[in-house]
Amino acid sequence: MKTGIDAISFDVANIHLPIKTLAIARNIEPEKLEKGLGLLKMTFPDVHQDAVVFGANALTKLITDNKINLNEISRIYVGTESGIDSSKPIASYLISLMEQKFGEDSLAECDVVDFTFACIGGVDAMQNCLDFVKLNPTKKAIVVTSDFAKYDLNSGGEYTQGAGAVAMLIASNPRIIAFDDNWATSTKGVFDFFKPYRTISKEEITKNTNNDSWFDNLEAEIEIHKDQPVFDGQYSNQCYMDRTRNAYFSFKKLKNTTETLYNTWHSIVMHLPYSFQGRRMLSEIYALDSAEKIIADDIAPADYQTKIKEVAKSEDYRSFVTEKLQPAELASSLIGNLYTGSIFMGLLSTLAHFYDTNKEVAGTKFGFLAYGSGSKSKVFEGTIQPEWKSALENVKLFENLAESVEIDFNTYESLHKKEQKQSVRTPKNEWVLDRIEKEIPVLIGARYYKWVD
Ligand SMILES: CC(C)(COP(=O)([O-])OP(=O)([O-])OC[C@H]1O[C@@H](n2cnc3c(N)ncnc32)[C@H](O)[C@@H]1OP(=O)([O-])[O-])[C@@H](O)C(=O)NCCC(=O)NCCSC(=O)C[C@@](C)(O)CC(=O)[O-]
Repeated sequence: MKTGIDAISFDVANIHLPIKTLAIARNIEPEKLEKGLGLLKMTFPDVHQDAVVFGANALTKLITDNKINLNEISRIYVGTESGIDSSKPIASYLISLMEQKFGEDSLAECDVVDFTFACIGGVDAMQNCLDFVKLNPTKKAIVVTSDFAKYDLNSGGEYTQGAGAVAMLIASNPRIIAFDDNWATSTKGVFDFFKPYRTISKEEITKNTNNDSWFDNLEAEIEIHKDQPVFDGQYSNQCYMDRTRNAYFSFKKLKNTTETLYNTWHSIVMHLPYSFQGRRMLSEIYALDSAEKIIADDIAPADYQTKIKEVAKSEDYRSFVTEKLQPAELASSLIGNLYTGSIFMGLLSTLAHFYDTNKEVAGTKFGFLAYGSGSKSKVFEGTIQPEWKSALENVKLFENLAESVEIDFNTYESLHKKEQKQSVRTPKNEWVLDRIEKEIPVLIGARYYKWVD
């Protein structure tokens, strides 16, 4: 029995800042961002959008476009690192919104939970759901990945920001892709990118607020966490490279093959925190696993990095990138980092590209290299199924991305600082954040959402 992704949908911020505008404002050469990192647009949430809104919209599209009967869904597992509450998972919000739209108690027996491990939480959620469906072939599960990749203004992560969600139906005999049973993992506890709690005083919390009895029980100091991570960019790249390399070679061992693994993959889908991350990181694996022994076993350690850089610039590697990696990069260039959704957006980008260019990829194998800071990599592979094209008919990825509304630099900064009060785009046929109760500068209260026709 095959198990995999039967249907897929997405939702992104739909407003964006051209990367050139950001580069000019920050005094960065636009070519560095456009040609060095592959960035063209940076999506950013509107006033009415957050991780719940993106997840709910992607899930609503998945259900309506594929006429899913919610009684058949045994689980909705969410991968996210943008939780809005330390106790109530995003999955709990999704359940109530779906029941508002599709009928009370329609998900009353559905198991729901959030998975968090930086960007790899969505892959963890999917692996878990695949195992569940393998054990229960008549049951179905949904995986939703939803995040807002927000970085501090003026930081090295600022130009990699992005926001949105991908939702997938996991089922037996899937129409899009069936995954093989081998999964390799590489893990190491590191601090390459993390979102620690910080301490804040009661005085700071209440100073700009009309005091009311709600604050009486606050302790003198409380811990809160902010959306933006603490990170070390170049170290995070090294961790990404080390984990994916180790998982890749463990995967080869699991498969008990000496063949150059990446040559067996028609397309390669990697976690893309920005468009060109995959191509910048894969040159080491490309060199180490080549039949031509591009890197000899006895190479001096001092020459190792130089050799990898040479490989990255070679004609052979460039054509390898164009053939196997570039289709996954296309959407990332127009969106930015989606954290947990990035690898699935890479899959969708690849398939949407082949769909739009009328290429048949049924029967081919795709290789996946997932990464999450903190850190963990998983390598796995799947085979594209005969019905992949009809399953993607309604998705229209690039048509939708082309409709994104451009914003100017001042609007971007005021959205980032949460100073903007009016939505940039008028919402239509989508979920929106309606109000937040007890909102004060540093604490966020209960959030309420509504559907806008
Ligand atoms: C990603 C970094 C590190 C980039 O950092 P950076 O310092 O902006 O860029 P760089 O110096 O590493 O690379 C610039 C590239 O542009 C080229 N360049 C320079 N000038 C020009 C020019 N004029 N014309 C053409 N090209 C030019 C230059 O040559 C180089 O390309 P290379 O040759 O090395 O391939 C930074 O943006 C950052 O810190 N981002 C946030 C963290 C991050 O994304 N890390 C990635 C790995 S960790 C990860 O993926 C997990 C994550 C982040 O998604 C979180 C999670 O798991 O939850």
